[in-house]
Amino acid sequence: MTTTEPHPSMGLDSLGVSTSAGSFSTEKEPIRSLPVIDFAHFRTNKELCAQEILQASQDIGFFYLVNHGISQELVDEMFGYSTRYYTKPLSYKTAHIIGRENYGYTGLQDEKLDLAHEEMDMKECFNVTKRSIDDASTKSFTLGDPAAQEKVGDFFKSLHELGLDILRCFAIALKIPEGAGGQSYFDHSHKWEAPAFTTLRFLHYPQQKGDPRQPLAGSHSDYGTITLLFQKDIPGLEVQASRTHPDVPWVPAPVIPGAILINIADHFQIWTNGLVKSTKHRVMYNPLQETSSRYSIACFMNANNDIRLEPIPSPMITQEMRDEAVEFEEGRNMTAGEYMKWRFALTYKFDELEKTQAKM
Ligand SMILES: O=C(O)CCC(=O)C(=O)O
Ligand SMILES: [Fe+2]
Repeated sequence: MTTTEPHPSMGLDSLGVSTSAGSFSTEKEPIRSLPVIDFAHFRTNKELCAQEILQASQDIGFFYLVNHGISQELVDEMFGYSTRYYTKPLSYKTAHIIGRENYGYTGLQDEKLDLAHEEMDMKECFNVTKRSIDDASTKSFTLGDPAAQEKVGDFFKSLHELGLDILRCFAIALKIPEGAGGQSYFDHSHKWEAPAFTTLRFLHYPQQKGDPRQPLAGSHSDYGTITLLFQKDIPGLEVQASRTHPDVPWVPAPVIPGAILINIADHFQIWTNGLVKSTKHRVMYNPLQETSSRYSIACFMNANNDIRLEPIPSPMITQEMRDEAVEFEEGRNMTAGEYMKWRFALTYKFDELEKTQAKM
């Protein structure tokens, strides 16, 4: 495992972030950069790869993955579809506006990721879910090109497969007993065929004049199991190294060409009584956006809707940890699907979106 400083093409000034020293722990050095993990080890030394992934997830909950097997050509094609789609007028995009099932389009200022923040997010998004891959909304995203629509589906499935391999690493490192499924433990709770809010999201932060101190996507944790994120050209993503000390410095998550940024999300944090961290992150305005759009693609991997948020059977996850992690108790009574619906309802103004849809 190595760690990365921000990519040389982007100065810290242009990121608009503070890198001043500060620590969220008195015992540990402050984290100033995110680890990079070589996933080629998954084939040659699974145990090592699993340990690296767990360590990064315990420390900061974010890591870059290189040699992950997703072809760059395919990723570039996906960004190409996204760029093409976002040139369309608003009336084209709002024909498939997002609903409670979480697929379709959300416009600028439709979503607020940071509930404590006054402003709405300055991004627009298009979501594809497992059940919407073949439908009219995804057809509109690919501008009616059937080959492109199929490719989006294939890309989504290959990210799900990669996500399962990453979860197999967690199962190994967390020493899930053979009797409970061993390294395949998470396969059962993350079945491609099962109903779940697993989502492929194409994000666009349009060219705009902004303030480097203002987020374009507010501070939030992701809701599901893990997120796989592709960034392109323009930096801005930042990660907060501690969930318990809100005043620690933000760590930049620069664009590393060819790497996928992985992060732990809420369900996983709850299943492990907080052993792995669902870390807050945000996207800040970058001056490069005065002349260019920022694009990113996120795959939110979620558990099957009926999976409960109870601790997983690992000897490393103890009752004592559960007793300390009282803030997760609210989630414990929910299934993964219920938790997602609860978080979506807080994030979107569904009533207003439904009124817009009704007027169409
Ligand atoms: O656009 C990005 O780089 C990150 C977006 C994000 O964190 C999210 O949609 O949950
Ligand atoms: Fe996020």
